Amino acid sequence: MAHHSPNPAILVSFPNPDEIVDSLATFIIHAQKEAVDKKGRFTVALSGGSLPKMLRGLIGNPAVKWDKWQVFYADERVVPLDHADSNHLACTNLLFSKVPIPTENIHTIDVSLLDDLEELSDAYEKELIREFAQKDAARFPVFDLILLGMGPDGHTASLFPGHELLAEEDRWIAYLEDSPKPPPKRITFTYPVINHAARVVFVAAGKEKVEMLTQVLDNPEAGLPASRVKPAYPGQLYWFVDDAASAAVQYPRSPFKL
Ligand SMILES: O=C1O[C@H](COP(=O)(O)O)[C@@H](O)[C@H](O)[C@H]1O
Repeated sequence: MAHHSPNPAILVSFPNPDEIVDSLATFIIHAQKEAVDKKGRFTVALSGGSLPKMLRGLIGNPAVKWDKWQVFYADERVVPLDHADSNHLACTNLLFSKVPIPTENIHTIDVSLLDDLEELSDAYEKELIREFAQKDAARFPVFDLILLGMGPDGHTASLFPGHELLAEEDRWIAYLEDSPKPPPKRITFTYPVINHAARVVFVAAGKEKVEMLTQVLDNPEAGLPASRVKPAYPGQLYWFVDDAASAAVQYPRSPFKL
């Protein structure tokens, strides 16, 4: 069997965050159309932090088929769903409360299990298995799209520099109780899940990201968590950033295209 190395990342730098928002919406709708035409559903994973507000270009857009979306969280903080730290709350406030998505299409953590991280992460893994395993019969789920952010320390989802979870090869969902960024208790997609997706998009904007973005793209050998995102062929990784974040980056930029 021919062995393909991962496709190189495509870096697109936009003049400002509003232009990221518009192109990201166009990109997501294109990915949705391709997935829905092929299999009648669109599986997408979202992040918290600065990502949810970058999805505002989807609001009011008639091309979005919300009833076809199956939404998971690439990571989630182990807190009640109405807690200020919840990634689901951020996505709800900034997106889901403003669009007609059926609530059963949004896969949240089971809040009856907040006191038992192992059970909670197993239950979330089962939630993914229900969506993917029978239909795709694959070892790992193949998300149509995973949207990620990059923290100022180079973390992504809840995969932090130097953490033992960076080496996880088996589980789909892992938990941690020692996140260096509060809150400490979280669950996260593992690399095998992220790196089996059809498309992964990092979204990063602002001059606060410039050093870390330069490090992650120009010095991937350092092995920061965001540099370890390398979707297996034929998957494709994209970076949608603004010129403030990419100001010092040497990695070649590409024009935005679908
Ligand atoms: O803690 C988290 O941080 C990352 C990055 O956040 P950002 O505000 O720097 O974009 C985020 O992607 C992740 O979902 C979240 O739990």
